[in-house]
Amino acid sequence: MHIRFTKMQGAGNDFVVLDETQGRLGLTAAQYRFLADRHFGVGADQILTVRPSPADGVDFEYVIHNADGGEVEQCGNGSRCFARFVYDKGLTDKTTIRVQTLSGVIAPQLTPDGRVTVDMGLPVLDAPRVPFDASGLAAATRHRAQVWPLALAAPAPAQVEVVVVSMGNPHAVQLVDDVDQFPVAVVGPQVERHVRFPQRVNAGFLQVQNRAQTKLRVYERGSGETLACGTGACAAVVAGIQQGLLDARVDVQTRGGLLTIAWEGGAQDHVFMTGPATTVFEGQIEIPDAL
Ligand SMILES: N[C@H](CCC[C@H](N)C(=O)O)C(=O)O
Repeated sequence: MHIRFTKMQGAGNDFVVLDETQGRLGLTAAQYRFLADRHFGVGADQILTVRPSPADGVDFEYVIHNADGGEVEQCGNGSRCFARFVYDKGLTDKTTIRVQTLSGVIAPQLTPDGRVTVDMGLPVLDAPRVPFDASGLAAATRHRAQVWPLALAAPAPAQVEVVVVSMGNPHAVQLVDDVDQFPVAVVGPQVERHVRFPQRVNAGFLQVQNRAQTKLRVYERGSGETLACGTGACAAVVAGIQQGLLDARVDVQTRGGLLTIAWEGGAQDHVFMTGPATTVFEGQIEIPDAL
């Protein structure tokens, strides 16, 4: 199958963007994996697909597949690139669009300075933190932002504690003293696949520099460590605010660039993420039918 694609990146988190507004390509998980493969395909952390509006009140459907071919609920950096793509391709003349994802509707807005601000939706935070009940995890983190202290008995190097937050997709955030020195390649996959997370989880490692500045690395579910993770930045700031360590507007320095996250901390307050969205190149590729 011969297809056209657009390569994009948001703070170094990179994507293959597919336009299915004129019809479905019908790709398989193996074909998504092929597109994401950095040696045999195009190479990307996620594959983003644009589909026509599925319902009144939303402008497009936004579909996300990780590099491992699995479909997931949300991708924050991808949402900024999604908005840039549909506007630059003339698929809409709106600068604020509403897109339907598996985890609900989000609203990216193209801003005059060339960045994109996204209303990432309402993290539903339940009652004050309660002792973590692993049996409830699968039910609780699919659609809610839940914050629990969670002591993970990670095999070597040591007992770690993570804060579990969902932004539609699941995140386990660990506070570390020096994110650049932390063994993310070792601990990240252990957290991602820990038995406590039946859907697996995105493992975030947050260094708090002051109440408005942080550094973050994320070992992403289904993609490995990426240069930035938008929902991971949202989840990390929510966790930091819940722990009383951060103010309502926080700069998150990632290895691929700067994201700014704002959240007032109330149960009715949405999380807002601002960051870059760049088109890298347009391309075409032949995808093998049998993979
Ligand atoms: N790996 C994530 C999806 C992509 C999230 C990330 N790229 C972002 O910018 O939010 C997951 O499995 O939930």
